[in-house]
Amino acid sequence: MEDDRHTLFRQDSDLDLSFTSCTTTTTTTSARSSLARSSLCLSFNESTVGRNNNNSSPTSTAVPNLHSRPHRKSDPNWAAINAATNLSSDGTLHLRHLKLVRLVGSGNLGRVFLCRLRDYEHASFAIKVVDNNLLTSKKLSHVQTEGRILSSLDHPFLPTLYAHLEASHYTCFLIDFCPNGDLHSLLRKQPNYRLPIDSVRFYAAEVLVALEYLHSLGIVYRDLKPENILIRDDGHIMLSDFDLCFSSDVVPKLDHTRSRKHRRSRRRSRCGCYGSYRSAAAEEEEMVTEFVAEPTTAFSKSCVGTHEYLAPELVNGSGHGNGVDWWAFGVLVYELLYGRTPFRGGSKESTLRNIASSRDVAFEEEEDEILLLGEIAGMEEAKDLINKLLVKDHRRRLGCARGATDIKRHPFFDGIKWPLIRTYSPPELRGVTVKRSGRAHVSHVSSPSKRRRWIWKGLNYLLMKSKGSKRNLNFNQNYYCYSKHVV
Ligand SMILES: Nc1ncnc2c1ncn2[C@@H]1O[C@H](COP(=O)(O)OP(=O)(O)OP(=O)(O)O)[C@@H](O)[C@H]1O
Repeated sequence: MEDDRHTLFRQDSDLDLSFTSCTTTTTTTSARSSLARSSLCLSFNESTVGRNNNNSSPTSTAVPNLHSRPHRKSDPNWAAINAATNLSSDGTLHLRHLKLVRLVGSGNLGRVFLCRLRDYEHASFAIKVVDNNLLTSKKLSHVQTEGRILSSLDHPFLPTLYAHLEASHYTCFLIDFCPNGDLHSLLRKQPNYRLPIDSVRFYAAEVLVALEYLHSLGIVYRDLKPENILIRDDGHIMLSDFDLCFSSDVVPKLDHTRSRKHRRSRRRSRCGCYGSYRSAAAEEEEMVTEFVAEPTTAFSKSCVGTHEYLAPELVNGSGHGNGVDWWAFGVLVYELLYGRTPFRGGSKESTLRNIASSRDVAFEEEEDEILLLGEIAGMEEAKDLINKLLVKDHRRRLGCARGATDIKRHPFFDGIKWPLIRTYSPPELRGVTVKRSGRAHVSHVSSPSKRRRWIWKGLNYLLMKSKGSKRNLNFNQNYYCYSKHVV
């Protein structure tokens, strides 16, 4: 991007997408690093289509009225989009309303740019631009899948599709811009490519909630990896890249299960020479009713994903379902903790052999010591979680039967108040600049020893909220409404 001006699109009346690379920007996005692992998609008889697409009339597909939903009403991005479309002669958003600022990344399907609305500079967006003429029919179907999935999402840890534009042979998706880059680049900036365990817990919990939402819509993601986890300006995550997803039916149900509950009882016991009261933990069983919406009947035979993250059933080609995401979730937690994936071999083939073999996941004890330098709290729980997720037989894998509901209960996530997850303050890590919005944050998801502090902050927040504190009503409106409905 040496030149001042670049022209991306063929010039016609609606395609004025020239942009200046010297436009002021203080953001620090890094394009995907060259070490990023690309997704694979095995298919046969691919052919390139659409070289001479004559459909040059630009169209803007109205995205389902997300902005009219109560929790979107005061979203500044929607306000800017609404203002721009209200002024547009035909009431829709066009490419001419957008000003490209700079390229932020590129992938298999297209390129992603930071862009702004011409008359509303304060609102930043990312636009994913796909040149349909360069794609095979298989990849074009992935673009369609991505558009379809994006238009169905409405979740704080997933992108909002502000507009889907078709212009000439380009398909463009206008989504949220994430200035902190992706988790893979972030890992590369940390000592030994590893995150402290509290940060692992924070990102894993947010990814889990995003996957839970996708699965409840019947969507199996199939491409979980740090490269596809972007960091928003507020430090929270946004899962991206939905071209490899597949959809299936899901039947939500209320599950009644027995759960062991720890009860602290106070009983008199002889303790030392003072015969004082002592608390004793007692366990009792209780019936709990839980909402479960997991696409357990999802089934696909195509082999897609990223080598190091492929589940054994994907490698074997025997057909797979929802379980591939829970396997990949285990690989992700491992990679964030250890700086490498658990089955990685010297080549892609040996990685696949390791995954398909009966070899269990291995943890190197000496690495634990180097790893946490005293921050051992939570490490045993993390390993146990990984062991339960990286079970080669998907029928016995944690999450496969009841989805995130079971994973959220694992001791690694003990103490997390799931409905409040959006208020936890993100970890302060090298390479992340978090925009503080005056929002009430709960100290980030921490190990049991540090947990008391954020529980108090959470309580404080609830108390202030119930008193109708103005300060709280001013923070990110997306969250306020989100939590208001969930809590
Ligand atoms: N919303 C966003 N905000 C900031 N950067 C983004 C955004 N979306 C994508 N990027 C950057 O652009 C890169 C490519 O985007 P994306 O993965 O969506 O493209 P793709 O063509 O689908 O790639 P893939 O090869 O993974 O299928 C990402 O790695 C990321 O660095």
